[in-house]
Amino acid sequence: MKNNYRIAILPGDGIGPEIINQALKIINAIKNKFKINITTTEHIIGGKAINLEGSPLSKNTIKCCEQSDAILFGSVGGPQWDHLSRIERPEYGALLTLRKHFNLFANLRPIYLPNNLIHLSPIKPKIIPNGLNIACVRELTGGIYFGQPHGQSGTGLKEYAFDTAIYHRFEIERIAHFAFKLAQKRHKHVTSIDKANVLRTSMLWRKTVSKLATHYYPNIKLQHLYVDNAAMQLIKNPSAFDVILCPNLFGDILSDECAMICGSIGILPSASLNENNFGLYEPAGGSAPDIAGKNLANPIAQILSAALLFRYSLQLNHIATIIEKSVYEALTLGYRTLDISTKSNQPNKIIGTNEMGDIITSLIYKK
Ligand SMILES: NC(=O)C1=CN([C@@H]2O[C@H](COP(=O)(O)OP(=O)(O)OC[C@H]3O[C@@H](n4cnc5c(N)ncnc54)[C@H](O)[C@@H]3O)[C@@H](O)[C@H]2O)C=CC1
Ligand SMILES: CC(C)CC(=O)C(=O)O
Ligand SMILES: [Mg+2]
Repeated sequence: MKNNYRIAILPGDGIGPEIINQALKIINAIKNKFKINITTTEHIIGGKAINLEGSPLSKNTIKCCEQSDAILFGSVGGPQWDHLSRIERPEYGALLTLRKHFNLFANLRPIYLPNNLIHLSPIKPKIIPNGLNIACVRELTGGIYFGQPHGQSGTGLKEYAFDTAIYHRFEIERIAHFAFKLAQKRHKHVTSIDKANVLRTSMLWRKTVSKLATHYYPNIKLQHLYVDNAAMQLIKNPSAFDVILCPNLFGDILSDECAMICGSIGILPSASLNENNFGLYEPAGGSAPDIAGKNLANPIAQILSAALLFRYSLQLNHIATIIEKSVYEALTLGYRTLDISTKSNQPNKIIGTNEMGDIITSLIYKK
């Protein structure tokens, strides 16, 4: 087993630095307790890098990421940079560029709520009596976020803008293989999301996914849902889902919905992977400028993203499990950041970002 790992840390903007600090506490605890040699190198990115270096993602930062086993990413963007052009903004210039550069086509967002914590969900307990366990698989390097051409022109009322949604069959096949393989290890049920009653890309998506299922995965139950219906079914009966397979845009939207079904965007982690298990790990939510710098942000999505990093890029599944168990233990003990505080009669100790990081760290030391 390898015992020397390198992680590039990219805190970014808004709540990024404060939640990354909590994940760093966890990584240090893992280093100390399990004597694993992990080197972390920190780099500015996003709006902060625009302010200090003139660009959201420097060549040096890309090089350091290339020399690492994985990237732990906070979040980027904020109102200060919203006036910039698409390519100059932190979201495209840093995050989408990194996703493309490392070919991180598979975005996994595990939607998990154990049955002792169902009161965190805004959904009625009788609808999710056993909690939730859904894997959201989102295509991450294609579709309308990357399609060419895109642009803006004209003036006055004739001013217009356009984006291109494009999917190649190879892009659909590789993400569908990822989703079907995952379903093989779970409940063997894939729900593929599209808008094939209107969109050409969705028609190709549905045809390609269906063919792949018939040829390679006859034991998997495949269901197709239009995205509008899927948004509704997720509220009506989320337990009916096992693996959700989505194009880029629909996955972006539905995964925020799934996060809220579990209680908050602040607890949903994500892994963005390429075919070599190199990955960028980040919370599903954004830089939350409204709560940044106030010790209010929930660090759990960032900490669970670090757990995914140990599982998928460092291949240290037992460490990932220890982190995840410590997180759910803290929640079971009643510790809550404001976003997940409830009025139920369950234990409810409201704490800040730093305190949540400290409590989860102390639970790791007790393992
Ligand atoms: N991966 C990334 O870096 C992403 C960046 N963004 C950027 O973030 C900025 C804000 O975007 P929004 O649409 O407002 O989405 P957002 O996810 O940042 O915030 C939406 C709401 O969720 C709350 N929230 C988010 N994370 C939280 C956490 N960890 N704990 C507690 N509450 C949390 C926020 O306070 C806010 O009320 C924008 O500049 C956007 O482009 C948005 C999504 C992803
Ligand atoms: C910049 C956005 C595309 C990021 C986002 O919302 C996401 O990946 O969920
Ligand atoms: Mg999003």
